[in-house]
Amino acid sequence: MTTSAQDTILSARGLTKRFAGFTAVNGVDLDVRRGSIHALIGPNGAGKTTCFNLLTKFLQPSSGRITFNGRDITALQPAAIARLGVVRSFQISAVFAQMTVLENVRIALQRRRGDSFDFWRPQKVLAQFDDEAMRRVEEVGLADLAHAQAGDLSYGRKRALEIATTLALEPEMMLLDEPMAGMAQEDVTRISALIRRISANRTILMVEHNLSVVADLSDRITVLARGEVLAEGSYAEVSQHPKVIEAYIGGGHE
Ligand SMILES: Nc1ncnc2c1ncn2[C@@H]1O[C@H](COP(=O)(O)OP(=O)(O)OP(=O)(O)O)[C@@H](O)[C@H]1O
Repeated sequence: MTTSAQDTILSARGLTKRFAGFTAVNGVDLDVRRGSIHALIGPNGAGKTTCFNLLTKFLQPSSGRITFNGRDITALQPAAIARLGVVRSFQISAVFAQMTVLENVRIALQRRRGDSFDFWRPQKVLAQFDDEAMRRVEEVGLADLAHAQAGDLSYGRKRALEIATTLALEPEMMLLDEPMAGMAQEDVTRISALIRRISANRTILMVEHNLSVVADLSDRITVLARGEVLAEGSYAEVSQHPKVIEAYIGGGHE
């Protein structure tokens, strides 16, 4: 069975990144199916983060081509890519600790409207964003904490807030960089459920080290090692793959 072009939302061909003679990503081909949760895994230093940075154009590829919905986006700037609907999750550090949960989401909504960081607008104008901000806050399960200061939230709830600020940009595709990093099991369960919920009408590409989360959530997995694609398939397929087993158990770890 072949995948038709319409089924593919994001695709990369021959994606390559060299840093001063060192090739971090080497000829990567990737097809992300519309509506799927696709995970990028691999041992430390495999090139996962570099790949993410290339796909969102935070880094310029040395060579290769990236298309989104059939359109070549290789030459676009990150902001233009975000406007097309490919949005990378913000880091927790991007959450404003002194502001409430609702205010943080409101700022993200303003960012979508293009008047980012204009904190000095009259309260009445800002209030018009509140209804929509509240819907996003509810969507990620933080309604009870809408008026709490973001800085006081637990780590897992900060991650949920970070996802809400990303959702405010109405992404067709979300890229999540290690969403479970540093989480206690209770938060892992909660954020996994949240990712599954928000994936209902979106495509998600995530880099994640927690393999039980990857097994549980992913429709498809690409395994990278030393900058190259080692295997691709379902969790059952890639976890049986001899090269994958070798990369994880053998010399893949630094
Ligand atoms: N700006 C850079 N300059 C030079 N080398 C870099 C740069 N960024 C990444 N690298 C190298 O490229 C390789 C891939 O790094 P990358 O961070 O993409 O791997 P990763 O799979 O995300 O690893 P981890 O799981 O440890 O986060 C590493 O050897 C890293 O040292």
